[in-house]
Amino acid sequence: MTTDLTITRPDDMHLHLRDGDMLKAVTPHTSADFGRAIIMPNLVPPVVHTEQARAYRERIMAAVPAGHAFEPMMTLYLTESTEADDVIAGAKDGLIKAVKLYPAGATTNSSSGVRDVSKVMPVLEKMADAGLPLLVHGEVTNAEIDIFDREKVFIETVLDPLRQALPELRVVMEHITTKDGADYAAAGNENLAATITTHHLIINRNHILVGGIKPHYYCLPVAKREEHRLALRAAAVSGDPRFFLGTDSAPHTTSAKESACGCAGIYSSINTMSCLAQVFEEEGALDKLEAFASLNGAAFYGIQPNAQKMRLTKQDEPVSYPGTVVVGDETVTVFDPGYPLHWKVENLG
Ligand SMILES: NC(=O)N[C@@H](CC(=O)O)C(=O)O
Ligand SMILES: [Zn+2]
Ligand SMILES: [Zn+2]
Repeated sequence: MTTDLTITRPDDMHLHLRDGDMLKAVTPHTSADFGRAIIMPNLVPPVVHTEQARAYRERIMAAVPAGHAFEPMMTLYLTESTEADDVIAGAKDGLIKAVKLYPAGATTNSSSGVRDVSKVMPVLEKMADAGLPLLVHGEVTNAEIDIFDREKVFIETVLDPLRQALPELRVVMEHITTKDGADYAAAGNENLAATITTHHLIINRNHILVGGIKPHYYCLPVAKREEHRLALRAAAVSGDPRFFLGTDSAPHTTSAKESACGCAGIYSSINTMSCLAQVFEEEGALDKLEAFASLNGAAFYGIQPNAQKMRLTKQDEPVSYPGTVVVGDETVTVFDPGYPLHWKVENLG
């Protein structure tokens, strides 16, 4: 039984750092354990222009503690008035690593998102030419579509037609939550990949709803049935290069989540690597953790794996991590996997 594992320092290919006090509070948790992260642009107002991304990157770097080797990989928020020239110039400059498509109204801070994909085709065509990835929050927003079906319907009615119209476009299906998503990604070519979150490997929809409503397990896309969680686990531990870690760690204040209309998002940056080691151990696949967390994402984005290493050691005593993080007068509640974690994380040089 493996109890000691050293892997390449991981990357988080889907992360929300927010801004202001929240940014200052949460960034050190990511920069401690991750070499790079794809930074989501859904601030208020969203990061839509290259110059906004440049300024945001500087605010992030100012929040990284001395001694942490961390590189934020910036993205732009696609709107129906995005100018292709700005996006491509940002990408050529090396600052912009991807563009994020939020269907308008699908998730937190997505009201400026895209209503009609045909309106952004000129931008997507230029991105395809430049090899710049499109990251998709893959849910339709039609009121008549059940929220548990929104990912599957998005794949059928938006994603697949888009990929057929523009096969050269590189696409990441962000935070997949269904067997349908995993199967579609696995059937794709080298232009398609999918991120999987930590929490969707651990919780199913019962965790949200059985025994009282649990707002800290509510995120979008919402966790699905157990069969979907098992399909996501199989994809994550498969070693298939199309699947890699994007925690979707998405901090909201505890009060904003424990509300009559609670926000969507789960904060997992602090304990993600301990959680993942436990998941991969349960699956008898600790040898695949490095591919999922440290190698596959870098390969998709065309960057070298991090030079540093992370050591994971299984100990008898549960590891301790804070249940909440203080942000100003508020707190952020940390993801509770529902059981003690036994894998200790050490960042090596
Ligand atoms: N995942 C979430 O539930 N929330 C994210 C937005 C997103 O990634 O869809 C957030 O910004 O809070
Ligand atoms: Zn999303
Ligand atoms: Zn997200």
